[in-house]
Amino acid sequence: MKILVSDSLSEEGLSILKESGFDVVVKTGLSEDELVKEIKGVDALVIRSGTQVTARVIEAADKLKIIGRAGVGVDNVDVEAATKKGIIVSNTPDGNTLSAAEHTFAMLMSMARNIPQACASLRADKWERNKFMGVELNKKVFGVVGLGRIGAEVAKRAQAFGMTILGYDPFVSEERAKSMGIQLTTVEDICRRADFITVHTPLTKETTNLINKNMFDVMKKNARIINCARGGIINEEDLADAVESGKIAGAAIDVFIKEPPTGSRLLKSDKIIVTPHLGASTVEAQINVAIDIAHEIINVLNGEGAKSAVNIPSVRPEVMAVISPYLKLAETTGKIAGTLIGTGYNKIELSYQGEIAGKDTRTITLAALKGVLQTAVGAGVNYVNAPGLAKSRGIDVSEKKSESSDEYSSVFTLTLFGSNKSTSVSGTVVGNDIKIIQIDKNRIDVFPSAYMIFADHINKPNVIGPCCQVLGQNNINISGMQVGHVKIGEPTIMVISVDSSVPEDVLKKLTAIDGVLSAKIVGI
Ligand SMILES: NC(=O)C1=CN([C@@H]2O[C@H](COP(=O)(O)OP(=O)(O)OC[C@H]3O[C@@H](n4cnc5c(N)ncnc54)[C@H](O)[C@@H]3O)[C@@H](O)[C@H]2O)C=CC1
Ligand SMILES: O=C(O)C(=O)COP(=O)(O)O
Repeated sequence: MKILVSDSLSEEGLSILKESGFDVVVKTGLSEDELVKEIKGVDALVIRSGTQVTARVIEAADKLKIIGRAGVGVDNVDVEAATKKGIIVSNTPDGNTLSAAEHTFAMLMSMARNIPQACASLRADKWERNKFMGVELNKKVFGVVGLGRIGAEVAKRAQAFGMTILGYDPFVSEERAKSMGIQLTTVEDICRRADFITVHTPLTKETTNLINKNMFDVMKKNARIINCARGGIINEEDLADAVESGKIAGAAIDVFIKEPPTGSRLLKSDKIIVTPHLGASTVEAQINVAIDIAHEIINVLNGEGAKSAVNIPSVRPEVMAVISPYLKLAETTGKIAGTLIGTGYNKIELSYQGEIAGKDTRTITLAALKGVLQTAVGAGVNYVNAPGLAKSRGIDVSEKKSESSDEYSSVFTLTLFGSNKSTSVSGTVVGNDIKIIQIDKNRIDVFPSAYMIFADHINKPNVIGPCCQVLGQNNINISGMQVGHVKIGEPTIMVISVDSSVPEDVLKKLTAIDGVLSAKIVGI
């Protein structure tokens, strides 16, 4: 398999990739057109912020399974297009947190004490001590917008400098903010009250232009603002206007809408200090993110789960150990139900009963959707694109949970509903094995095998024998058989485990047997 690394990556990560035995190609500085060509035949793409993975690139990808971002922000990846195509997008959420927080702090202090400007002045043989009068951080109000990993580390450091912290993050509770010593408020209130403001959100629709003219209009004259998150969170033109007109005192900017920001007004003001996207550029952070992404890529290419995907739920290893057999169960029940009902269903209902109801079932739900949809769409369905495929087909997905279960400690039931039909398959986990325990009203007891024939039939003499005969005549070995328990003359289901797939003409011969109503093959 082939891995393309299209931005610079630490040797520590590269060597892990190379040692894995995959074919590793490093090509940096590719244009979109060049990447569109290069992406053909690539199984994994490793990037930083320099590569734009556009919808065109994703469309051109024919084998791509994972886009690995050695860093945090994935705003340079069309995640929606990747998700639709079933491509995992993973990042390395922790590796550069401290470096980005430290760089923010370096920018804060450099700006407060005019260090870059004073350095340039002295180098130009000037001695301008009065020109570079600074301000202290002590007792100042610091507004932190975005209280995730980096925002929290920045706030912690600012507290040590005697600053009062105001924070805004719609996903952080009052309680959590309080435990961090941060007073939660609105962005506007931060802009009104803060002496220093810093943003640490991802760039999203909601955060684009979060700090704009209206916000600059309410800021103090001595306010100073930092962006070490993403270009575009602070509107660049409004910022340039605010600084140039003296509405605010200064800015420190590490990231730009267009990088490099050739010709940007932000590079022209003496009151704005700038760095070329250096937040994560430390030896330590680059080693961390390169190693993290290398392991993620290798795991995914080896068919193991993604640990830090941004487009599928991430599950902690200890939780994965518990739910792992349920993934197999959910996918298998999905395949069986999808095969039995065929087409014409518009609702998938998943029922978790017993202990499993108390676990993180998000990935189990994805496995179930994958199983059902594979029977309709084919092998291209995976955890990443299954929810989108269900939605685009108008299939409603619902879940029921109940922590009580009568017979088994946990039971998983998948039901497909059409306008005038439904099919329901239940199963459980025994040790690490999965067992199908019910199909519609028929109680059975089947440990799934690689191939299973599901035959609806009437419970009467001379049905099972002829079925075995047809299979034997066609050289298909039977490894097990189960029949639903009903009264003679009533319809039920027969599950025949076989060692190989069963061709369509053999299924037709089975269906032709008197008493057999249908015969379908499910491959697990
Ligand atoms: N300059 C650089 O080299 C680096 C920049 N970054 C940037 O910093 C960003 C933050 O990184 P982390 O703290 O690691 O991510 P994180 O995911 O831990 O934190 C982001 C926080 O933003 C919050 N948030 C989301 N939408 C928001 C909104 N509308 N308003 C306010 N808060 C909102 C989230 O709730 C979360 O708490 C990244 O997305 C990346 O763009 C990250 C690393 C290095
Ligand atoms: O991790 C992030 O989000 C960053 O912005 C770091 O970018 P980089 O990997 O240095 O191009």
